[in-house]
Amino acid sequence: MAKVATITLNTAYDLVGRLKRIELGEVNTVETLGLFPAGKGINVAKVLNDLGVSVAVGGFLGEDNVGDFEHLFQSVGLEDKFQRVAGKTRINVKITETEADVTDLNFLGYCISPADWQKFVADSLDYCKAFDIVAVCGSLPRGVTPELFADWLRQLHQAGVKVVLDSSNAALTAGLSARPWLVKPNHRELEAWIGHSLNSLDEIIQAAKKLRMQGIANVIISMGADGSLWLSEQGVVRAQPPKCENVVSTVGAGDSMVAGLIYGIVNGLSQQETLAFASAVSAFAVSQSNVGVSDRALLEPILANVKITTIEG
Ligand SMILES: Nc1ncnc2c1ncn2[C@@H]1O[C@H](COP(=O)(O)OP(=O)(O)OP(=O)(O)O)[C@@H](O)[C@H]1O
Ligand SMILES: O=P(O)(O)OC[C@@]1(O)O[C@H](CO)[C@@H](O)[C@@H]1O
Repeated sequence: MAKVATITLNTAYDLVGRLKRIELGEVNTVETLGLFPAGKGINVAKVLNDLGVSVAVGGFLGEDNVGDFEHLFQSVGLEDKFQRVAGKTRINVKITETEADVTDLNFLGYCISPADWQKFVADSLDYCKAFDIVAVCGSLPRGVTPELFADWLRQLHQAGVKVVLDSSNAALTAGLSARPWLVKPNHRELEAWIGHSLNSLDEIIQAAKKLRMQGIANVIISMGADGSLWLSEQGVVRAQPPKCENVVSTVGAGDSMVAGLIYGIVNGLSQQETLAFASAVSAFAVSQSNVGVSDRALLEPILANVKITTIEG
């Protein structure tokens, strides 16, 4: 089976909680759902690992609060390629309101020095060559500019690594110039990239086509409860998962989708089958506070109700 690694440059502890409504400027009592070692690439790796795909994980971890990450890697068997750096991994607070979306309070963590970055580039270019797919996920920590990031991605590309990129803002824009093999922006990230709002499915498809014209083989646009689109040389496919009625936390839905896509690709599923599977994994993700698939059987009823439509091709 193809070998997979994920890279998280800006890891995080996710403090996840729930309350009816946030009252700004007041004391809010929050039902705590958990404190999880996370960050986008780690979430992707956890889901893939649950699905039976062995994964290596790399990027940066702050040496001051590394404990729960090391415990996670050992307990589930993720190959640890993380570079420890001075300082703390950040804490991100995720609050789900009963009648609203998730509010993210993403704090700052470690700062990467030029020497840290140089070491990371040399080491990662070396170990990434041993992997068929490398998923590069999440934002950039302080000290890593979009230019440095894009330059590193270009070197990965030149080394023949298939890069899956899931990032946002300046990192996404810079990363796209390195022509990753697959990207998965959400609807909002696509709007930010194109510079205006996209108010219909057709407008989203036209913008995604422009992204593909940058030389990106696979463009997947996730649209929350409205599902997703996959544009490739084979055409345009849409997936609509059954709407999850009891949303606990949408944190990690996108990461679960990336994991589902990689699962389908490494297992040789068709584009339609892969998107349907990724939709089921991501729809399942919103029904829980943490990221992962504890029991594969739970995906089956969701998968059976994913609607796949071929729009072009
Ligand atoms: N309420 C929901 N019901 C069913 N499926 C959902 C729901 N919300 C999200 N999904 C599934 O999760 C996928 C990814 O969601 P979304 O577009 O919100 O990703 P994202 O914004 O990248 O997520 P993240 O919060 O992890 O950054 C969707 O394409 C869909 O398949
Ligand atoms: O700041 P980034 O790297 O874009 O996002 C980080 C993050 O919000 O992404 C994951 C959910 O997708 C969380 O585990 C984590 O806190």
